[in-house]
Amino acid sequence: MAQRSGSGDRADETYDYVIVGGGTAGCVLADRLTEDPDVRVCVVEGGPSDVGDERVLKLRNWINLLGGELDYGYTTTEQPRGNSHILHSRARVLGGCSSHNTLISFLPLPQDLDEWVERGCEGWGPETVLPYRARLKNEIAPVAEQDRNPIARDFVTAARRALGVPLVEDFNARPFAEGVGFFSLAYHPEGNLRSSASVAYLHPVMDRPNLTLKLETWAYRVEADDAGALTRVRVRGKDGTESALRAERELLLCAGAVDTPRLLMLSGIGPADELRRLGIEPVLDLPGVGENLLDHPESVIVWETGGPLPPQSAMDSDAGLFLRREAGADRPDLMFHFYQVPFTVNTERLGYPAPEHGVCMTPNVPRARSVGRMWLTSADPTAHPALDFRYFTDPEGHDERTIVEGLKIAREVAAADPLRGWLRREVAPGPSVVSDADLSEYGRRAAHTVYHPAGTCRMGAADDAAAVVDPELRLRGADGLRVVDASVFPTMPTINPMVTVLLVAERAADLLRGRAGAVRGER
Ligand SMILES: Cc1cc2nc3c(=O)[nH]c(=O)nc-3n(C[C@H](O)[C@H](O)[C@H](O)COP(=O)(O)OP(=O)(O)OC[C@H]3O[C@@H](n4cnc5c(N)ncnc54)[C@H](O)[C@@H]3O)c2cc1C
Repeated sequence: MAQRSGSGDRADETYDYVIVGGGTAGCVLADRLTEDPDVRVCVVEGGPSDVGDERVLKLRNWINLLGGELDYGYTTTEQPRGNSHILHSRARVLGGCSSHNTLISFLPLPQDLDEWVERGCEGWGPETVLPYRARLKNEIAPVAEQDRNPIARDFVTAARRALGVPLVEDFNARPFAEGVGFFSLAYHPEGNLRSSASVAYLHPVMDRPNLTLKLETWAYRVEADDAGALTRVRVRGKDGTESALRAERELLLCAGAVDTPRLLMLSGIGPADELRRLGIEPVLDLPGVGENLLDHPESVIVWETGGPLPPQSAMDSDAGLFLRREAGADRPDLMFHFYQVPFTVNTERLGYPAPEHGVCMTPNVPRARSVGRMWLTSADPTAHPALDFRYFTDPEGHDERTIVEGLKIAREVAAADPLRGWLRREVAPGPSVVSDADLSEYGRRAAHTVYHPAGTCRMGAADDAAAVVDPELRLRGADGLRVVDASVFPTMPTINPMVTVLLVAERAADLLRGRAGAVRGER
């Protein structure tokens, strides 16, 4: 379906839309835009297909993908107040991180979206965004009964008893300020199969003649077309062949919160002085590119269990807890995942033993106040960018305090029946670590990510010079290019962000098609 343009734009392959990144957002756009048979779409995806790949499609295998051949494996810069050894996994496969992740699926809380509007993102309020849930093609439901491990059920009961929080049967039924229960997941319990963005959106439509998928193809530079619009992209195929693709309508960057700003900066779009210092000729001075690096930091507390645990599981971290420490607050400010396996990658490095059988809780900062940034280390497109999350550096100490209080609250839950009966001993940090200072030191050194980087091409009002895209997701100061992925988040939603990315992509598809808003009940 592609055409070769014979004009001044050299022999580019042309499409109506070129999507860079066949990940979470990219799969949604590819499906929605090719619903119109007259619209030609090309998806450039750095990784291979997930079709038939059991390693990817089996949800419970997620942990074995970390650090493997389907992981770009980014690292962080030195984190003086945190953990400098975190591996920031980012998926290199069709479906992107929705093919790699644990598929915990939360709608954003209305207040999270109100905050986006307060930050100048007109049109992104809850009344506009949340109705798009009816459009989502992923199968999303609370963890199936047959996958509920008895120890996770007992964690839920113990948290209710110890903390007086309500049981939540379905976290997506209504907004919540606190509660404990099994998560909702995007999966098919029979067979433990993913309902990722690629499975739900792309697999059913891969044979559309107006859809071209270029797999294992890497986009390394965005360029202007003859009219000056940023609609060309240079790509390198698996065999090293280089070519240029051009979008006759728009180029859509969906490469994720690390790779979208990276590609922009490699193309001369970003903080001009910094780019110049690396020998990259600035094309557009956008100081906000790579700023506002957000994440959900968390720590971990590990217990050894009396023996092996029963086998029931969807993906080994199936239940969780939300708390508001501030009385009357309308959103949680502390979250926990309960792992029914010992997640000891960070504690082992600190010298703690790894129990053969164990569980852990991971106190998590839902709206961290420490904000980081990322930048290029070289003009070489293969060099990894520097990611500086600046973990635990907020001047009020909010993030650090959340972890300290979280570790104490985790112990309260562990001491409550019926969870208590399963646990033999606390392995990390161990019962002797009790003072706030010691808990902080341990909690920050053992801290981890839940792999939620966002915000690095943040959306903002048209007159917000630090914003990268406007509320229609168009790159500031240029024509022809939009960003649609987690990098446009102005602030981090309280909850795990994948569904928010899907909703952003659904709304972006409507913006591109000139439609006003979601139709309730439509799929
Ligand atoms: C291990 C892990 C667990 C997680 N667990 C959860 C969870 O349970 N729930 C939740 O809500 N969130 C979770 N997340 C986060 C969530 O998955 C992401 O926030 C979300 O999927 C990001 O979507 P995206 O579209 O922004 O980027 P991605 O889904 O990462 O898509 C980017 C795509 O672009 C491709 N790409 C990048 N650069 C280029 C290039 N230059 N050329 C061509 N292709 C390129 C990549 O290969 C990738 O396919 C997790 C993430 C990870 C890694």
